Amino acid sequence: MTVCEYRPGLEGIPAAESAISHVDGHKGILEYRGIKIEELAEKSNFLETTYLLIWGKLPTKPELEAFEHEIRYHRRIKYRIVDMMKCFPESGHPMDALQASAAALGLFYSRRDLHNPAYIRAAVVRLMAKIPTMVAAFQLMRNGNEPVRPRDDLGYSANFLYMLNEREPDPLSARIMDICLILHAEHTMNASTFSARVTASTLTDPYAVIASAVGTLGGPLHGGANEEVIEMLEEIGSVENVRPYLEDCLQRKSKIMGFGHRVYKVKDPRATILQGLAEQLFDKFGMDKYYEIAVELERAVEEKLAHKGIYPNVDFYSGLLYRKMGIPTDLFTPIFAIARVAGWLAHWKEQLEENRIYRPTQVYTGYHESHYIPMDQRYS
Ligand SMILES: CC(=O)SCCNC(=O)CCNC(=O)[C@H](O)C(C)(C)COP(=O)(O)OP(=O)(O)OC[C@H]1O[C@@H](n2cnc3c(N)ncnc32)[C@H](O)[C@@H]1OP(=O)(O)O
Ligand SMILES: O=C([O-])CC(=O)C(=O)O
Repeated sequence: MTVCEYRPGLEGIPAAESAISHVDGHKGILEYRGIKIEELAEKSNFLETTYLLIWGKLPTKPELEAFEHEIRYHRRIKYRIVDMMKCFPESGHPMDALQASAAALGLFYSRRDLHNPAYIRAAVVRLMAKIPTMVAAFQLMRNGNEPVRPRDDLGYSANFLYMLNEREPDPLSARIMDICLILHAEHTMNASTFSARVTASTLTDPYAVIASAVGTLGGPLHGGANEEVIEMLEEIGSVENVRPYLEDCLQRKSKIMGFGHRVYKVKDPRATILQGLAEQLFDKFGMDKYYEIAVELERAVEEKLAHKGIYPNVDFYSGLLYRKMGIPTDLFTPIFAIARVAGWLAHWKEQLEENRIYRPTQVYTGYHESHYIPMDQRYS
């Protein structure tokens, strides 16, 4: 076995062999099972893409219909989960509520049969079906309202927006939400997917796998950046203030949220598509002044940081889109999670197929042969 040098953040170190997705960070290409993301965004829908990611092929019509039917059938959540969520503090972050609720699903479906394809499918269906319902339920309950029952006549994304806003969405918003979910569904060995695979490798249950990944996604360096982008644009406040704000960040060596990526050294292809979708929404429902600030910020960051390969990532334009749909800022990352459950489950299934527990090593930098010091001889 070759021993590798330590690389902070495991940069460049393969953590698995995977056939699920591929990124070319210099050409700005993202493929799911070999199909470019642009093609899926144009021609597919989120559940079909989910099927592709998890089962490795595009479904036939009957296969897709069966999958959609199962998802619709399992959208409701148990009263005991709703009751548990009612006890969460209203001031708590929806990502924490989602992590706790996802883990709680494991209490209700505790039989574990990881070698049985029917068990795998049932877990996939439950998690894909119930997570949007849990996100919407927390949003309504923290505002003192009862959760809305899912509607069987609505597709996946339209039903999510309906449960969130208590009204049926217009077709453009429903389709744009569906494309957003496609774009966020999977992205090779990112931090939350790595977390999912490590958890999966212990052969624990899939609800624990998803709960650990949700916890990892929420951080501001990962999926949590979409929320911070909006806060940053609000702080900038005007197009005129973009350059002074950027200069100040660069001087303080603070990161510009929604920019930079470990793998992409050009603009993230998902950011380009999301920007186009945001423009479609603004054409129909009116411009958002923060979009103009965002475009100016992208221009200014490119002038200053393109030589370091720092361009907008997936989190830069998504929040502006959700904002236009009237979605509160702290739900942006849970929406990312709703999409990414598809990728995490694909990695869970792939991990189980050739499992070996993750157990890397470390470079020990501490003492040896130290001795216990009695309390009265210790110095601060
Ligand atoms: C879904 C997602 O997870 S997409 C990423 C979402 N996260 C963000 O948008 C947060 C802001 N971005 C970042 O913090 C980083 O770019 C990350 C976390 C995405 C990638 O991190 P890493 O690959 O470890 O890059 P690292 O932080 O080492 O940065 C490399 C260099 O680029 C600079 N840099 C990276 N991102 C930024 C940024 N957003 N703003 C300013 N400078 C940046 C760093 O300061 C560093 O410069 P130096 O070499 O002169 O010290
Ligand atoms: O790949 C990464 O490191 C982060 C990312 O863009 C994602 O998870 O979508």
